[in-house]
Amino acid sequence: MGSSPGRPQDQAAAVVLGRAVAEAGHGIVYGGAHVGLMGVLADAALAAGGEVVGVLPQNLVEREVGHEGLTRLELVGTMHERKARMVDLADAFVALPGGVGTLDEVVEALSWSHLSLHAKPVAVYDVDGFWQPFLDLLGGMVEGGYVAASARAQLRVVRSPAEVLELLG
Ligand SMILES: CC(C)=CCNc1ncnc2c1ncn2[C@@H]1O[C@H](COP(=O)(O)O)[C@@H](O)[C@H]1O
Repeated sequence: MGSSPGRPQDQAAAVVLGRAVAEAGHGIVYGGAHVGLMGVLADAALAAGGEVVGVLPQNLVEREVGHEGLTRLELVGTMHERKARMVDLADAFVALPGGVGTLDEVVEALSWSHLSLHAKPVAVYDVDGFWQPFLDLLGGMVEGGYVAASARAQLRVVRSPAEVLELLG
């Protein structure tokens, strides 16, 4: 999810999702910053009594974006280490709307799933059609023979907290 606040409807969705995940007793693993949509979701989960673990590279701590109210903040050396650690800690990956960093994270989670480097669910959380252009691109890749239909099917599209909780079984 974005390090920018994004659209009002995305912020509203992040609040509802963060609260619902916490109330269902699940923890959240995320990038560890207090800024943007990621901070909105972390705050909502914490306010509902949830466990929220952040994974943040040292250089971002120095730029004072670290969230100081988390259950745990893990510091790592690089962005690569951060993503690998988040993959280790998480049981499922859910991408809310965001920018290039968010796109990078969801594509890596999907690509690693295709390579059987993990077998955890990967989903985009579609708020008001935000992810449709990405889904269209993937559709074109399947039509072009670059992505197997079975691999495309590993990306789920969810639109509600209930669907996120279903991913977690
Ligand atoms: C000073 C400074 C660089 C500000 C804050 N910027 C950030 N702080 C924390 N995580 C970030 C930041 N920018 C990108 N990310 C990482 O990339 C993702 C979001 O990037 P984006 O906003 O979608 O592209 C987040 O999940 C996070 O893992």
